[in-house]
Amino acid sequence: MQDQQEVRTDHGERAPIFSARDISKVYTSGEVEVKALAGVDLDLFAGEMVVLLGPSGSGKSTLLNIVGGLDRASSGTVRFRDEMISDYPEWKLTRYRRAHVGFVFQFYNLIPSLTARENVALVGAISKNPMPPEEALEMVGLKQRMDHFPAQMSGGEQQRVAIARAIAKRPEVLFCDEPTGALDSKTGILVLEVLCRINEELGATVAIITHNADIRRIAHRVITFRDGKIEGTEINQQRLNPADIQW
Ligand SMILES: Nc1ncnc2c1ncn2[C@@H]1O[C@H](COP(=O)(O)OP(=O)(O)OP(=O)(O)O)[C@@H](O)[C@H]1O
Repeated sequence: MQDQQEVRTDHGERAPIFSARDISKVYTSGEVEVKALAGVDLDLFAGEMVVLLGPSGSGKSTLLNIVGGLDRASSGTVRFRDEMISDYPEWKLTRYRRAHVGFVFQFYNLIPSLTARENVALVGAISKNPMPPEEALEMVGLKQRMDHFPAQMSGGEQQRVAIARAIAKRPEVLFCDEPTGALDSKTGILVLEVLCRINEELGATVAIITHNADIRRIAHRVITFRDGKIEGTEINQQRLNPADIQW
């Protein structure tokens, strides 16, 4: 088993909310098998900000998709609090994802014919206790742009709408796969500032997948991947604000 270090976040909580054990994932297409993950253990703690680093193809997205309930492992277990979600049937996994997990991807996947407010409001329709869209958009600094359509916004603004949509259901965890991958550094920093704010003010666990090693400085904890395995975990004794990272 790989070394899993505990981290004390600003919220002082120490219990892992996720525990994945011995996760392997093999993709098969025709006669070709790709081993995306080879026996990975991962703990994610309540209220922490984690950066997952590693070269392309090292298994970062595959692991977060499995922990987030978007995909299933070939073997291994995933526990969310007291629930073994890797045993869940499909309908229960969907319910878990809907209630607890927010996703942010490199491309924003907004509906072009809806305004920012309407894009965020869609989530309200499938959540138990959603944030009003206005509150979610205010949190990402877009209160003034609520009635604008995606085409009227920059890439960074569209990404912030996508983040507002992800947080509107008040998720306990936000999984972000290359959230700044399509953005220039100045805009990317604004997006990272929003993610830090969500971590601090909502207490949500935030996990960010990136290729950009400079982003590691904003995390409580950095997990490095190589060839389908976790190569190492380090705790940042001194975190940086996104505006202070060199990029
Ligand atoms: N649906 C799929 N079918 C077949 N192979 C896949 C599939 N998804 C991922 N893979 C393979 O699994 C391996 C791990 O991919 P994954 O996307 O998890 O890596 P990653 O570290 O997130 O890479 P990147 O940073 O480029 O997104 C790669 O070799 C990839 O080609």
